[in-house]
Amino acid sequence: MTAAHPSPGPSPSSTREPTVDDINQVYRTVRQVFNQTWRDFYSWKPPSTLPLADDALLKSAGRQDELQVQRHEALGRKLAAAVSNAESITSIPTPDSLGAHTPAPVPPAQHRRSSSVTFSPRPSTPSSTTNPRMIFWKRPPGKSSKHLLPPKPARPPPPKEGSFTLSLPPGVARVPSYHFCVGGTSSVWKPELKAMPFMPCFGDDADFDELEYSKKFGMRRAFEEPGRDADVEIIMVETVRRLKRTGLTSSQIDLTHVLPAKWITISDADLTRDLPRFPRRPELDIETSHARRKRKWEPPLEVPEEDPSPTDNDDFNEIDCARPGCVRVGCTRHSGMVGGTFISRYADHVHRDENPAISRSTILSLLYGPPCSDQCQARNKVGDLLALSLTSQTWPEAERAMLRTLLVELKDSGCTNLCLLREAFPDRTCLQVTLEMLSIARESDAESVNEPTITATPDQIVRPTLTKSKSKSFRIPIPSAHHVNFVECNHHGPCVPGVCSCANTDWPCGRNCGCPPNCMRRHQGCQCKRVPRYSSNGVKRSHRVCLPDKCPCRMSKRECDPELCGPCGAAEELDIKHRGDFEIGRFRSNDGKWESGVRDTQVWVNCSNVQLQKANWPKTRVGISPVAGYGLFAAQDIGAYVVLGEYVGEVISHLEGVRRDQLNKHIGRTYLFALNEESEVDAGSYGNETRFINSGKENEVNCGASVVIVNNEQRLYFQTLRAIKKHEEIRFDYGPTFDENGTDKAVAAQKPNKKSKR
Ligand SMILES: C[S@@+](CC[C@H](N)C(=O)[O-])C[C@H]1O[C@@H](n2cnc3c(N)ncnc32)[C@H](O)[C@@H]1O
Repeated sequence: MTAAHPSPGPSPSSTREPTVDDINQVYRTVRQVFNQTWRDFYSWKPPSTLPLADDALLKSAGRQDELQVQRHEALGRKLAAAVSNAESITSIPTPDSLGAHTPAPVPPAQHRRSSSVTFSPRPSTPSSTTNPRMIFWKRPPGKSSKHLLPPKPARPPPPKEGSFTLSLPPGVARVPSYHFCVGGTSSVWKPELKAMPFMPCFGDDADFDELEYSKKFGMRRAFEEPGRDADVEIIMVETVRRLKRTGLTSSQIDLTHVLPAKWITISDADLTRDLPRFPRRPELDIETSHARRKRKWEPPLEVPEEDPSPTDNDDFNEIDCARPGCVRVGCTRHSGMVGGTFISRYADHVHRDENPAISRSTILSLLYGPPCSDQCQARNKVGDLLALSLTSQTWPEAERAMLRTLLVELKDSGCTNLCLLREAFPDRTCLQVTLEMLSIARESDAESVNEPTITATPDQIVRPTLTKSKSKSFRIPIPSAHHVNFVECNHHGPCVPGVCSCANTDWPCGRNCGCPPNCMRRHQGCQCKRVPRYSSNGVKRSHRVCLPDKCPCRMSKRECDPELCGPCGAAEELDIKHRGDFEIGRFRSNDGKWESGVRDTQVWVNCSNVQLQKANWPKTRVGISPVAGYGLFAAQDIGAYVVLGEYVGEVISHLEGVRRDQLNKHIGRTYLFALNEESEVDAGSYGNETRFINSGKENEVNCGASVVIVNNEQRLYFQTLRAIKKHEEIRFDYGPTFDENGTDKAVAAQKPNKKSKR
């Protein structure tokens, strides 16, 4: 990792005017150093990957393992001793008794983020508690513990009952916290208005249109996103440090416009103290390399919050709103009074909660009113309307123009009540107005109503068919798991292909779509029934509810919707009412003591098709992997076909994924996961522990990945393919396109496993 040594720029003390050559020379220097620093940054790898990255280092791998094991055993003994010492102290000293200026104990942290965590003995901790911060890893196969471990010193005496014990199995290694990845429990939608946020590698890519890029970002060669990005800042600070060594001044550097605009703030305002150091050259000797990276912990600096511009605010709301199915009041993306979305979702919900006796259909009729007349469009089926519109007589041009204007106004006001249109045409029926509207849409007046035209012929019209018995069992074919994104529809008139974004892509309308709640294309949920957990004679039943071959939701690879699938107990299983409550119960009136209540799940067998919404995963740990870098390990025995977790990250377009791949080549690792034909999930800077699952082939594979639809949104999840033992590394097949250099993204299995318990 050597820094470039370009020729220095013109001397700042020089009095002559800089020539064009001088300016070009400065530009070349800044650019060269910036690119070199960028490369240096990403050529760094965590020490654990060294044995795999370089054959010459393979020999030292055993010794590194040994050292790590020794360090952790020593740490374990130290902690155990500290705990037993703490136990012998009868009164715990208070800060006051220690003096006002006694600092709080600070642990020997490896990284500033974890530095603020203090370890304190917890006297009430039950025995045999393992340190939750400890992370385990599995030995490379074929190496016995005798081979790796140094002779063990005599074991300390068994701890007294009730004391805090650290059970450190052989081969324990603490993994440093993984920097620069924001933890998340759900995927976030990344706004891409400002795609290409940071592109210092422009020189590497011959196809890259540098001028076009620069124009887009105010002639800056590197653009930055709002907010602080540690990687970018570390690289900028190091670049400036290297450039200043060549004799360039700040203003000369800035004139080149090569660095992101923010560099001056970062570099001059001493925000650098907050940043982790620019990584040094990796050392063979793990001890010295660790020692070098140690630095004194200081509390982070206060960074003043910037006033967000209106655009940033919009972006924030987009990011904040992770789900298309969001139900947060005030969310600009979902709750907006657009197209009746708000009314359909909340009013229905509130009515049901407050007046359980009123049925859903009664509420809908209250909200949207009965058909306006005998000749109301609402009396017709969607398919019939479209068919009729193809043969209906065209209106005179003046009336058509007026209807067009009204359609635009109706759309802008967010109203979906088509019957209102009739008021403007007293001589027409509601049905005639709707048919003319469909005819206008078909005849490509897309500009005025801002909608695509209808291209379907009568033969192509999709007529959703209701089964004779109940409208609830009506199902619309759903896309395969690898289809396009779902876009909530919001348009005039019925949901038909050409007008409705859902109908265009075969998705059923969701409960947050702008169409009326009685839309025939709307997903209806299932009618499976939950069962009591115990039979009348007290014997435990072993039923499962919403089985793979019976539940319509499950058969269409959807999770049950607690608002739509009434009787299956999805809402009860998710315990929506009591979410966040520690325990159900009450204070007894006679003695005021807390009495635990009975949870619904103890009495009923509820829906088993809400796993991603429930997010109750088996225990796993991140650890150093013999495969590559870090990996994910089972922290308990896990059965076969158990859902392990959801792959979360930024949901980005395929094109943005291609761009990020360019950068991943420099890092040597990728966290991109194809979600469907249009989108990818990138866990590079936002994700959870599933991003550490390494690839495997054939026998190495013990889990698979699939896509499930939750509230009309595709989500990725992992499921075990066989039973997995504690400490075993979790691995799945990234697919044929993955090469071991890690420059291609993973793809979820095309076909869901038949035996799947989902
Ligand atoms: C999703 S990450 C997995 C976690 C990664 N090992 C880490 O330390 O962050 C995917 C990257 O891990 C590495 N990787 C995963 N499986 C691998 C394998 N079987 N062989 C070599 N590298 C692998 C590649 O660099 C790949 O781009």
